[in-house]
Amino acid sequence: MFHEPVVNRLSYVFMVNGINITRSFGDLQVLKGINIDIHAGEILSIVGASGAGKTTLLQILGTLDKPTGGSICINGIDLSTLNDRQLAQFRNKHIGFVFQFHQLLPEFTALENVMMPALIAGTSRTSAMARSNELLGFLGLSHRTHHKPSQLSGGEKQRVAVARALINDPAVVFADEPSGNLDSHNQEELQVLFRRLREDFHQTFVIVTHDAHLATLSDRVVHMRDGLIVEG
Ligand SMILES: Nc1ncnc2c1ncn2[C@@H]1O[C@H](COP(=O)(O)OP(=O)(O)OP(=O)(O)O)[C@@H](O)[C@H]1O
Repeated sequence: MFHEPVVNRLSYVFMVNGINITRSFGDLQVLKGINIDIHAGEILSIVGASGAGKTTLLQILGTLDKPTGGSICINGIDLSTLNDRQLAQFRNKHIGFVFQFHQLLPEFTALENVMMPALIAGTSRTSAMARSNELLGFLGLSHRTHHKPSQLSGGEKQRVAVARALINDPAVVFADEPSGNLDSHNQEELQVLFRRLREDFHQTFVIVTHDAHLATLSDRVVHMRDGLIVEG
């Protein structure tokens, strides 16, 4: 089981706390010293021109990539103190992801896709199924639980991906262009959904988006340019 080794008390004020994050790929410095604090229950959007470093930052904050320099605390845990196995456990338990392309497993039903991270975290099958059904119901998908991704619409698939991201009650959900592949009706639904989840469950979201409307519905918008936060 994952034991939380180092707790940074100061960072409890923030759900996510990044200090002077840098990331280079060879000679290319993509992140040039990012300082970012994200509060519990906040919906934060990250916007900026293509190539500004938004996805790179999201991947690093989400523990999918490691920074070249700087430090990150999530939910009071300093990520640099975790080895790879602990990091993977931490990610599964405390972080949810929603991507532009939902990345559901095609051979499993909606219900099974949502249950998966809970089963990996060691939750019993009965509890995982109960919670998955509850979430799918909350997202208006009770009638689609036994469908496979290929039998679902784009908006439904994305809502299943949101349910999967929420199954372990994560500290924070990172979403990379979550509405990028949806039509305007489903984009609107997703925006409403994020706000409901924030209001009903105090869920924290960090969203990279080109969708100006989604950004304006956030509590805060952070603008990136050329590897730096220039506003927000
Ligand atoms: N693995 C990598 N190796 C080399 N360069 C990379 C790698 N990942 C990203 N980059 C470069 O880092 C820069 C920032 O990329 P990133 O995907 O973070 O930008 P972005 O702001 O999310 O852009 P977009 O809005 O187009 O998705 C780009 O110049 C990109 O080519």
